[in-house]
This record gives sequence, structure tokens and C-alpha cells, in this order.
Amino acid sequence: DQAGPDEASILANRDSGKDWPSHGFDYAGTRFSPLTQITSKNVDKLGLAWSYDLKSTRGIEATPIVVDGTMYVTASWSVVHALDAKTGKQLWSYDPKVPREKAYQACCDVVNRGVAVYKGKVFVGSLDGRLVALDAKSGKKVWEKDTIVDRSRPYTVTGAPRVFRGNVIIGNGGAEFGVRGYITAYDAETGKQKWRWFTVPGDPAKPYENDAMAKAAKTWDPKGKYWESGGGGTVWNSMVFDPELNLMYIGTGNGTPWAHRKRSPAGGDNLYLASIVAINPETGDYVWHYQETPGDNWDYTSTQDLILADIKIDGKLRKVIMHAPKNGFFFVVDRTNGKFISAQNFVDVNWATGYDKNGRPIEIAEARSEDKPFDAIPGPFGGHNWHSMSYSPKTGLAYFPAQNIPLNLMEDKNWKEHGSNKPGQPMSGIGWNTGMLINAETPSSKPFGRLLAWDPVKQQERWRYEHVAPWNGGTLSTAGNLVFQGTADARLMAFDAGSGDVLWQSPMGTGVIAAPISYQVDGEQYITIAAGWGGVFGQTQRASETTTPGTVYTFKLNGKAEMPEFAKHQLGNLLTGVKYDPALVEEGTYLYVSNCVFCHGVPGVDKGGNIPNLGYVDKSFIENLDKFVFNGPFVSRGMPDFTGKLSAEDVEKIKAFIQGTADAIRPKK
Ligand SMILES: O=C(O)c1cc(C(=O)O)c2c(n1)C(=O)C(=O)c1cc(C(=O)O)[nH]c1-2
Ligand SMILES: [Ca+2]
Repeated sequence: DQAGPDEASILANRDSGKDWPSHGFDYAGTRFSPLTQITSKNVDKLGLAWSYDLKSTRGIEATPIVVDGTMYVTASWSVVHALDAKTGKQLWSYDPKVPREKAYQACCDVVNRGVAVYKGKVFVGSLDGRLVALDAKSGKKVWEKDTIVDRSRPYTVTGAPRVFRGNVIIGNGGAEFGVRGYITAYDAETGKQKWRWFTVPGDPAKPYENDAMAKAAKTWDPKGKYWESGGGGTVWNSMVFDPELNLMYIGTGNGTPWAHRKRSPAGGDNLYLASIVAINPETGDYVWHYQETPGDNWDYTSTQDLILADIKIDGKLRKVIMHAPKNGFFFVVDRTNGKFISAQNFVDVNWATGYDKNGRPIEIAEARSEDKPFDAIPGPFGGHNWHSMSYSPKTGLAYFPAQNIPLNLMEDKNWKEHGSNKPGQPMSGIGWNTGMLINAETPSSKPFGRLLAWDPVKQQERWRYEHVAPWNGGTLSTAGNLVFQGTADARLMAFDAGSGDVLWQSPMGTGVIAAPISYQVDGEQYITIAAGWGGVFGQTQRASETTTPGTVYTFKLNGKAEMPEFAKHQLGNLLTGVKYDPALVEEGTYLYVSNCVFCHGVPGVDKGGNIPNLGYVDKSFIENLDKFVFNGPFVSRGMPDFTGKLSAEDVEKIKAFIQGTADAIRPKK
């Protein structure tokens, strides 16, 4: 009977690298495997050992966990699969049966970033906010908890739970819509709630939960009635742990609404949005915070992967946190006390020129313009999003995918209500609450995606690899002098960790957004990636010509298994022939933005990701659009039922926009 892993075995595994026992490999989140069988000298001999069909057509974001020869990986809709890590044979699977109508309350695809495994149990957070403990051997449910404080709010769970000091810790998402962020700790054995920590203050008419909330409330303007929309600050991805300091660290998300002036009219830092916060994992007590984006106005979440390392700065060994959040700066912070050490931009940025010695950004005034559109660089998709970062103590470099995805936004001067549904306000028809309008002016910044190797001591780039598109996968680095990364254009690549030379690659059949892992069974080292295109950008766009269901691929030296067949992605013909009134196109544009755009993309311009682009579907779909929009025929696929939200006239306007846009972009003969 296996009872592992526990804290001691997870710490010991850092040196052996046999398992991949926790989300970021170790508690520090380094994603650095000490295994050395596969090296920069022999990586060209890497071949497929096995593959496993996850039966999923939406984004796959999971980091698999491997313990004692068993792999635990999740697919979209929070479905867990347990596999024999040597053969890929299924041992069991568990489907939490997420109600499909929950999909549209997830801002960014029906994704899940993986499980935690501790003392014979597997923990998964379901999209609809339950934390389920399964028996690791059988996959049978042991206990289940509802982690959501207020079911009237659109909370979702996409992140992997973590287990620190015997507590299962889980956060949630929903800050695009309007929720109050928090994390909760449950006893891993019994499921009993141990503590809960909110990230932002609640209604000031009620007592604050703790001193940290009282302190935070002073940085919000109550005239903004921020508690009505929840304030935001969701913890939907990163959590790491330093057992010696007995501190866990979380990265917190953006504000609701995005527009700072709207949620806090007099300004203010709005603690603890867009921050790193240190918490005692046993008591849930706040210890310190460092806010990376005071008064967030751009969806600059700080939920990207945190990594703990001990690095030499100015001749002194420092206990630091490294972080590359959405806002485009690479941070090094002292993890014993939260003191700022340094920050340097890793992509071009146009909202700040840098950070002063106290760790405050030096802002550029236009970035908070009240009445002009602002093509923020990075945009709301981030200079780096959740795609995992790794850190190699051998090279002293951090490896992560950097990017730009342009989006031109303008504050909505007339925004008043919390959760207002207004044409032109992105996805507000299904509850998004940004206080922003999408500007029809095309952004002038350019999209790109690249792998960066970053020196955290010198705060400078060491090397880069330019990808064909944004939205590439997370990274794994290994003691074999390698960095592995999956790409938007459907490859798994291996780079020389020191030089960035491309040493090996394999086609994947689908764009990759998750991060690879490495482990060892019976003396053989394996590299695994859970591939499946999606996430917020991947719903509407693609960079691959093939398409396959979500698949787990596992490689080893001289592996001889055959790749599954990849289907060529069939893009239909550009839509033609739907009758429409050109006078309705403009109003249709605003309605499309407020109801359709982040799932279906711009008709004809985007090519469709894991959700079809309406500029390339059969004409009969658009002619009969009302039949798909009303009475919910596609609710089972996650599409909302717009009955009562849109009128029949609205649908005619949306049809005019779809066909009108397709006609406008059609090459002239
Ligand atoms: O504010 C939030 O609560 C929240 C949640 C999530 C999520 O849970 O996936 C994302 C974001 N924000 C977000 O801003 C974002 O860019 C994003 C990308 C993704 C993804 O999985 O591709 N999720 C999220
Ligand atoms: Ca967000």
C-alpha cells in the first residue's frame, strides 16, 4: 500500500528527480529535473515511448504529477486520468461532471492545470468550484468540498491545488466578471476547512476579517463600491512553499472592473491586487506582500508562476522569489521579508519606464488616459501569461515564454453599474465587468511569441528563440543541459540550456500550451507533455495546420512507438451569401464584441482555435443564427443560451457584422 508522497519524500525527490511529485516539481516551483540520462549530447535519439488520448477538444493546461510509476493528469472539464507512467495504460479516470453551462463563466476556456497528490490521495479542483479528494489507487472519491463562498457569483476553478503542511490549498478565478478573490485550506486527510484568506477587503460596513484587510481597505476608495463587484484579486494559478521559512507565496490577480478609476475613483494602490503575498500555510495569517502593479488598470495579474531560489547577488547569497507577471517586468524579491531587489522589463512596455529603488513603477501618464484608447503593451493577455517558467540552478537562468497580443481598450466613461451589459464592452453580455470598451481602431503594436532565457542576477536576456506566434507552452529545464518547450505551432522542442541552440523537435498534432515534465521508471528517464490547444487565446486563434484531440505524449531515448495520426485542420471557405442590411453592421460590431468575440474571434480574420470562427462556417449556420443563439442547443458544448439576453433584432445585427466583415476582408479580384 503506497502512502506517498509526503513532505519529506517531496523534499528528498528534489535530488533524485525520480518522480514529479508536485505541480512545479518541487515546493519551490523550479521545474528543474536533476535527471541526466537525456542530455544535450543524446537528445536527438529521443523517440516516442507511448501516447494517450485524453478525449478532449478544449485546452489542455495540466502539469502531470508522477508518483511511484503512476501519472495523474487532467484534461479539459477537470477530468482526471491515472496512467501507468511506463506504458501509458489507463489505470482509472474520474469525471467530476462539471455542468456544461458553467463554461461561459470561465473567462478563458474550460481548462484545468492539474492535480495535487499527497499521502495516497489525489486532489482536483473542478471548474464549478468543488475540491474533490480521490483515492490514488482506485480513483474513488474520498471526500468533496464546495470551495465557493457565494454561489451567486461566477467563480470558477482552473488552477491545480497544492498541499503544504498537510493542508490542501485552492484558489479560484472570476475577476473578469466580478468576484472577491481568496484561498482556502482544507485538511488533506479529512477535508475539514482549516482557514480562508481573502485577497481584497469586503464591504467596509461589516467587520474586516483580519488586520491585513483593514490595512488593505485604506487603499481603496469606498465611493467605487468595490465590494459590490467583488474587487477581484483572484488566485487562479501560482502557489509555492518554503518549508524552512514556513511561508507559502501566492500571486494575486487583476481588479474588477479593470478600469481603476471605476472601482476606486480617488485612486489608491488597491491592495492586495496584482501582488505577491506571503502567508503562513498552517494558520492562514498574512505575513508580507509586495505589489507589482499598484492600482492595476490593465488586467495585469500577478498569478504567473513564482519560483523560489537562492542566488548570489552582489556577492551575497539571497533567498529570493523570481517572477515574470503579465505586466512585462521580471522581478527579484527577497522572500524572507518581501523587500524589492530588482525589476527589469523582459519585453517592450509602454505603461511604465521602470521601477524606482523602493519597488514602485514609474508610470507613463497616457497609460491611465480617461478619454483616449490605449494599446497597452503588454496587453491584457500579458507579456507572459500562466505558461510555466522553469529555473536551472546549473545555468542560473529562468526560461519562460514571452509575448505580445495587441488589444486596444478605452475606459468607458459612462460605466456605472457593476456587471453592466453594454454593446462594445467585451463579453459584458455574458457578465464580464471590465469598465472598458474595445476600440475599433486597430492596435498598432505587433503580436509575437518567444522563448526567453533570462539571467535574474544581471536582469538581462541571455538568449531567445523567436516563435511564429504568441501563446507557446511552459518550460522544463534539466540537469542534462536542456530546456523543453511545446509551441503554438504544434511542436515539442529541446534547446541547449546554455546557448539556446535547437537540438531536437517532434510534431505534436496540436498546439501546446502546457509544460513538459521529466521522471524516471525502472532506470529510464522520460519526458512527458500533455498537448492540447486552447486557453483564452487558443479559443479563437491557431498557429498549427494539424489538429488532434488532447494527447499525452511520453518520450525516451530510442523510443519506437508510433505517433498517432494528425488530421489536417480544415478551414472552411470564407462566408458568403448571407443576406444582410449594411446599415446594421456597426451596431452588430458592438453586440458581437459584448457577446461573442473572446470565444469565436473576429470573423474571417482569426482562423478559429478550439471554437469555430464564424467567418468560416457554412452559410446555413449564420442564416439560422437565431436557432443556435436562443433556447440553448449548444449549452452541452459550453455555449450560453442568449434567450432574454439578446433580441431577434440583435441577432440580425450580429449576422450583418459577421457577413459584412467577411465581405470586407475578401481579397478583391
Ligand atoms: O482574473 C481571473 O480570475 C482570471 C482567471 C483565469 C483562469 O482561471 O483561467 C485567467 C485570467 N484571469 C486571465 O486574466 C488570463 O489571462 C487567463 C488565461 C488563462 C488560460 O487558461 O489561458 N486563464 C486566465
Ligand atoms: Ca484576469
